[in-house]
Order: sequence, then C-alpha cells, then structure tokens
Amino acid sequence: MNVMDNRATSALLYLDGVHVSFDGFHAINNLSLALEPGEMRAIIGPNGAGKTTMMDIITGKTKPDEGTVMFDGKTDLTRLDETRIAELGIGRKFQKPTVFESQSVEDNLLLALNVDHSVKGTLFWRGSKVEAEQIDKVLETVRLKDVRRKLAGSLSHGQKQWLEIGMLLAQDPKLLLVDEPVAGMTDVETHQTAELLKAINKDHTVMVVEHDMTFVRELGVKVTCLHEGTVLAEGTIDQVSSNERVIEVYLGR
Ligand SMILES: Nc1ncnc2c1ncn2[C@@H]1O[C@H](COP(=O)(O)OP(=O)(O)OP(=O)(O)O)[C@@H](O)[C@H]1O
Repeated sequence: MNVMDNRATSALLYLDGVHVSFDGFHAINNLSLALEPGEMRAIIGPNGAGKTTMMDIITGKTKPDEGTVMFDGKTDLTRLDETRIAELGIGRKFQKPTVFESQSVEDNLLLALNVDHSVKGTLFWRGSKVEAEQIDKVLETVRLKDVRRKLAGSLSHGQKQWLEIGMLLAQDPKLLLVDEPVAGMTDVETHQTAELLKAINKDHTVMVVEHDMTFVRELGVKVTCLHEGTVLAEGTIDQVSSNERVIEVYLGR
C-alpha cells in the first residue's frame, strides 16, 4: 500500500484528482485534499475558486467528471445521492440561515433531530427525555439557552446562524461543512462563532469556508487556499498568508 492509499483509508474525507466542468469550463481542476478525523480545516480562496462546487461534490449535489471522493476510508461518495450522503453523517450549513422563523428556537432543534416524525405525528409530539437532553446540550453549545422559547424569526442574524449550526449538530454529523458562517456578523458575533466552532470541533470534524481572515486566524487551524479549482497553498495561516501566489490572487499586496 503506498502513501496515497494510506491517506485514502485513514482520512475522514479524501479527494484525489477531482475534475468538474460546466459546459467546458473547468470549475474543479485536479483537486486533491484530505481531512483527518477530528480535524477542522479552513478553506479560503477568491470568488470563483471552486469552494462551493467542492462542497457540492462532497454532498452529492454535483457529480465529478473524474476523481476519487471517499468518506471514512470506505465509502465512495460519487456513487451516492444527496440523501444517502446526508444519512452517512455529512451535514452542510449554507451561507444564508434557513431556520423555521415561525417556530421557537427549541422547536427548530426538535424538528432537526434525527427522528421519524411521520411515525410520531409531528404537531403534538413533544419529544422524549433523551431528545430533550440532546436539545439542552445543543442549546448550550450554540449559546442559545436563554432564548430557547423565542421565535427563531426574532433572533439576530448571528443567533440565526448559530441556531442553524445547532440544527446540524442535533443530527450529530461526523463531518460538518460550514459555508461562510460569519458573513454579515458583527465583530463580537464573529469572535463568538470562532469560539463556537472550536467547541464543536472537540468532537466533530469540520470544514469551514470563509473569507474573513481575522476569523480564520482565530480558528488557529490548517488552511487550504483554493484557486481555479485546485489547491494553491496549504498550511498554517502564517504560511498560507505569506505565500506569494496567495497574496497575488487573493489577499492582495
Ligand atoms: N452550475 C454551474 N454552471 C456553470 N458554472 C458554474 C456552476 N457552478 C459554478 N460555476 C462556476 O464555477 C466556478 C467556481 O464557482 P464556485 O461557486 O464553486 O466558487 P466559490 O469559490 O465558491 O466562489 P465564491 O467565493 O464567490 O462563493 C465559477 O467560475 C462559477 O461561475
């Protein structure tokens, strides 16, 4: 077994030689990347670098033309549809919060829990003790305990983002994909979101796409910079942000 084979089996997420084109345009170009179990990785890169498309590939929304996309060392994600991939434990948070505004914070979490509502009768079913405990734990993690009975629609933008992260956590995914969580947040909310993701990373693997470099620095994790659908640089924030090519195409001089 060679080094690449070893990485393919030990990584939680393993992409190798992935290509995607849209009408002849190469959005993803020989993309290779491995995420170790328990890792948090920050993905940066200019607009159009392929960050969203990469997440679309991982979640099964877009199928690659070529390449390997393996989950947990054994599952070929390119063969599965979006539902099956979500069931495997890959949760995604899109940039804009999509919480149920007319439901309370805790009911949003209850709805997100991994239960078969059709069997239990959604409207009048209030959840078991175990589920109540799970919800308490998530509320604690996402710092929304004090507003648990408020309508989600009345939360601040930052709190809505945290609620949606909580809805992902309620499903206890093995891998969380988080797209631009701090866009539109205040500096205080941005800092709190970094703290929150660090807490989540204690028992979840996380991939977070973000343009806010102050936030990425605060995460203190390995950074991958994408450009033209491939990895331009990878390493610590200091290594990546001092890379000449990264400065040229993304950070500016
Ligand atoms: N469905 C599609 N059809 C055609 N082109 C697409 C499609 N999806 C993405 N692209 C193109 O692929 C390239 C990569 O886009 P992508 O959205 O993945 O970049 P990104 O790094 O997420 O950018 P941003 O930071 O602006 O969100 C872009 O040039 C985009 O226009």
